[in-house]
Amino acid sequence: MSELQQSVINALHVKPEIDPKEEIRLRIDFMKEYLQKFSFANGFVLGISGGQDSTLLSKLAQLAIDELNQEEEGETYQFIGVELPYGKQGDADDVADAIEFIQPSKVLTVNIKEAVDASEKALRAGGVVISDFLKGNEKARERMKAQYSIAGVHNCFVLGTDHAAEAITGFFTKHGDGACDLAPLEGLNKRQGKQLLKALGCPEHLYLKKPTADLEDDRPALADEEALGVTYEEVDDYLEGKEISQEAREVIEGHYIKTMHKREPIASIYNDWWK
Ligand SMILES: Nc1ncnc2c1ncn2[C@@H]1O[C@H](COP(=O)(O)OP(=O)(O)OC[C@H]2O[C@@H]([n+]3cccc(C(=O)O)c3)[C@H](O)[C@@H]2O)[C@@H](O)[C@H]1O
Ligand SMILES: Nc1ncnc2c1ncn2[C@@H]1O[C@H](COP(=O)(O)OP(=O)(O)OP(=O)(O)O)[C@@H](O)[C@H]1O
Ligand SMILES: [Mg+2]
Repeated sequence: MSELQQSVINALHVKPEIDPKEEIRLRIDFMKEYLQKFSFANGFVLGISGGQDSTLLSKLAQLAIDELNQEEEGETYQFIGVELPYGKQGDADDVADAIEFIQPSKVLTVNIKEAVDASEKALRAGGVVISDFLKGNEKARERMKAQYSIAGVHNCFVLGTDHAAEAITGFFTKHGDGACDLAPLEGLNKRQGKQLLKALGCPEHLYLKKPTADLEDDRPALADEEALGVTYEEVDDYLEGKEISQEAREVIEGHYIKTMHKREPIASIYNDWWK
């Protein structure tokens, strides 16, 4: 293994093998402990997209909430799952199936289309025309805004689904889906996330479907693997310290280096990661 591969694995805390039950417990306990430490807060908020990551984290969050309510013999704590479609969502059936599996304390729906379109229009009026790609980032940031407003109203924390297979390529919108209060999935790669969902009894189609950011109007449900130019199998192997093709390694390491600014503290005169 190269020095870079080893340092990436260390930085992202990936284990070559996991015990799914142990990982589930570790992450539920983290969320419970955090809520108990900051006792003004009484729950979590997360967007439910119908994809693998939000299904996993929402389920873990709901289990944490259920345990806390049971232990304290009350109904103080809640998990708020949020449907955040842009107009009509292509995989709305998967969102419904995910909600059925998660059984959130509360489900809210905020359609982000009007806000995103208004933002695009206001920029245009100011002489700034954004591409469809940049509009995709606006969708991710609008979802972040909605989740923080909901968290503010309900005294909750915003969860983030960032995990090692996403962090390594920086495949998230800075201050969009990358913004959160807690990131309980850190350290897991994509196939380990699947293992956890399987252990939790999740319907297979929710974790076997192709991961997609689904942010672009012109390329709906574009597969992450197509956008990244590398497969999650390759990314996961790399993160587990395995040998992969030279071509895939170069793509992954290229993304990693280019997106360093998304994983490090904001550049200032008091840090030097950027030098
Ligand atoms: N070296 C540097 N130091 C400090 N800041 C730097 C920088 N390079 C760029 N930047 C800043 O970062 C900005 C670019 O970053 P950002 O705005 O995030 O945008 P960018 O990384 O260009 O795009 C986000 C990517 O993440 C994907 N994504 C987004 C959301 C969700 C998901 C998903 O899987 O669900 C995937 C999306 O499809 C797209 O490929 C630049 O405009 C600049 O402001
Ligand atoms: N349409 C949506 N409705 C609600 N939340 C969304 C939506 N799209 C994205 N999100 C939020 O943004 C996060 C990042 O999206 P991402 O695509 O990485 O994860 P995912 O959809 O849960 O899983 P997958 O990677 O398998 O597609 C999601 O976990 C979810 O919390
Ligand atoms: Mg998705």
